[in-house]
Amino acid sequence: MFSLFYGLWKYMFQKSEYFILILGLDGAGKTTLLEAIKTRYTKIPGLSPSNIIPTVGLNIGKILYEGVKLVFWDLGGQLQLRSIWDKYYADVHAVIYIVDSSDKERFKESKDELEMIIGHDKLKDVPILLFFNKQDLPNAESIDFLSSLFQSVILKSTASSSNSSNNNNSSIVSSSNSQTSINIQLQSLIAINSNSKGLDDGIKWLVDNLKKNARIIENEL
Ligand SMILES: Nc1nc2c(ncn2[C@@H]2O[C@H](COP(=O)(O)OP(=O)(O)OP(=O)(O)O)[C@@H](O)[C@H]2O)c(=O)[nH]1
Ligand SMILES: [Mg+2]
Repeated sequence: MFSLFYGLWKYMFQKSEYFILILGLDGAGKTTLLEAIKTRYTKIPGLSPSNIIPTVGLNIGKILYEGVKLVFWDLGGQLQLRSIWDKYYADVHAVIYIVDSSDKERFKESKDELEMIIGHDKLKDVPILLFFNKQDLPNAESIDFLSSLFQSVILKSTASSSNSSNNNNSSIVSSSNSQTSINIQLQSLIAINSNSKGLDDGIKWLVDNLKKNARIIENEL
C-alpha cells in the first residue's frame, strides 16, 4: 500500500530527473561543455576554460531546465580511461558525444568510438546528441563535411534502417525494427562560449526527446 501511495506521490510531485553521459576523445571539449552548461543554466558560473585540466575521474553537473532535472556525467576521454565508459551505460537516459572539428587526424578514432557507443546493447533507445565542437577555430571542418563523414557511422550502425532524414545540422535516423532504432542529432558547438546557439539548440533537443520518450532505468523504481 505504501509503495502505491509513494508511487502516486512521486508521479504527481517529483520532478523528472535524467542522467546524461558526456563522452568523446580526450581534448574534444567535454569538460569545457559541462562548465559552459553550468554557466548558462545555473546561478553559479562554471570554471573558465583556462582553469580546466584533463579529466581523470568523473565531473558532475546538475541543472534544472524547463521543469526537469538534468544530471551530467563527464568522464575522461584518454584511451586508458575509455574502458570505464560502459560501466555507466545502463544508468543513463541520454549520451552527448563531442568531436573536435579541428582534429582531422583523429576523426577516424572518434568515429570508431562513436560506432561502439551507438552499437552498444545497453544504450539501445537512448538519444544521442552529437556535437561538432570548436567551430570557432579557423581550421575546423564544416558541419556539412562532418555530417557526411559521421553519417556513415550512423547508417552503418543501423544497417537495416528503413528511413533516414537530414536537414542542416540535424539528423534523425530511425528504423522500423526497434532493436536497431537510433535517435541522433548532429549539432555545431563552440563550447568555450556558454551563450552559443548550438548549446541552446542541443540541450533543447535533448530535453524534448527525454520528455517525450525517456527509457525507464530499473533501479530508479
Ligand atoms: N577554440 C576552442 N577551444 C576549445 C573549445 N572547447 C574546448 N576547447 C579547448 O580544448 C581543450 C580541451 O578541452 P577539455 O574540455 O579539457 O577536453 P575534454 O574532452 O574534457 O578532455 P579530457 O578530460 O582529457 O577527456 C582545452 O584547451 C579547451 O579550452 C571550443 O569550443 N573552442
Ligand atoms: Mg575533461
